[in-house]
Amino acid sequence: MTVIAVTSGEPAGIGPDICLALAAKAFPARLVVLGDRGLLAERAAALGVTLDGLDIRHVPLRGPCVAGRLDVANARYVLELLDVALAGCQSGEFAAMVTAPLHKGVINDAGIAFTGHTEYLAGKTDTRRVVMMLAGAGLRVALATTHLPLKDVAAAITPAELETTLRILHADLRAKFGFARPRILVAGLNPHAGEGGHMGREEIDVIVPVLEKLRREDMELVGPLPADTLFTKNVLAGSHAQLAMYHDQGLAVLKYAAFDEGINVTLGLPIIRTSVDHGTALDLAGSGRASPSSLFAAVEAAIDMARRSA
Ligand SMILES: NC(=O)c1ccc[n+]([C@@H]2O[C@H](COP(=O)([O-])OP(=O)(O)OC[C@H]3O[C@@H](n4cnc5c(N)ncnc54)[C@H](O)[C@@H]3O)[C@@H](O)[C@H]2O)c1
Ligand SMILES: N[C@H](C(=O)O)[C@H](O)COP(=O)(O)O
Repeated sequence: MTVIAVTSGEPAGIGPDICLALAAKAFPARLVVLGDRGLLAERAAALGVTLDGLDIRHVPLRGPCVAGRLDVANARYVLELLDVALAGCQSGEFAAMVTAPLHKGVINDAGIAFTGHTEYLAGKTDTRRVVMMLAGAGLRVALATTHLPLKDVAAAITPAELETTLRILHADLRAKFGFARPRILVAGLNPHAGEGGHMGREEIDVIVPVLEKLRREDMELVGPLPADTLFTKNVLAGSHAQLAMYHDQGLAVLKYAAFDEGINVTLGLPIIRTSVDHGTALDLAGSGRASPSSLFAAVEAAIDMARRSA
């Protein structure tokens, strides 16, 4: 049977709450929830649910935990959940890992440089380049750059990086999603995709040459398109994925359209990793108001991908 690891994430956030909800739903796989058993039992009591039916791999907290209150003492615990899941994926114990949200800020406050699961897992698997993609409501929004300050975005979009991003996206749309000939829409960086060079030259100097090169390899790439209209119905028609140049150019649209049912997938990794499309929602931890739908969708997507790659 397919076995999937689910990391319960930041203990003060809604990760434990939504993991508890997994017990009430049937999945065509065995799910192993990684987390502190006492924490999960405490949260279950607060929510009026039981641990029955939840397969828990105990990883001990490093410090006490109060719902809604971050504590740097548990930063190492959060990373240990990832390490245990990753080791299980690498050994073959797990077919995939699904991650509940963690809090990037508190991990950095603990003195550990950290930008996200995506970059962490790339580093831990010695993968030079991965691609973040969020999917939901029929969209598959991949990002040319991820967690970096806006002022650094333009410099990070080099021909080599963009080419690699498109190659990974194209390959994984085929391998992990089963699209034989993916049609990818590519956004420009600047307003109106640069307005012919009058509002920025990245389209002319970087994006167009990369698209032309890859089209010669028969990739179906459309763009660079003005990002403000890329996500309109007519432009989207027939596309399998959309490449945004930076985090909020693509994810604001995706989360508007699909928050609560969207998933996050790391493309280009040697293992399968999916995640929720939301954060730690500290305001909702222990309240019973956190929706587990995105986690359910992430688990289902991981199972699908595991089957496809088996
Ligand atoms: N996959 C991840 O690990 C992941 C993803 C996104 C953000 N984050 C991190 O989460 C932290 C908080 O981020 P944020 O405040 O920007 O975003 P957030 O998603 O935690 O919260 C945004 C809003 O959405 C609500 N919300 C979030 N998830 C919900 C759910 N499942 N059900 C109902 N309502 C929900 C919250 O209450 C809040 O009002 C940050 O440290 C961020 O980096 C982690
Ligand atoms: N960029 C993601 C989002 O906004 O949903 C999120 O921060 C999670 O990223 P990682 O999967 O790299 O932690």
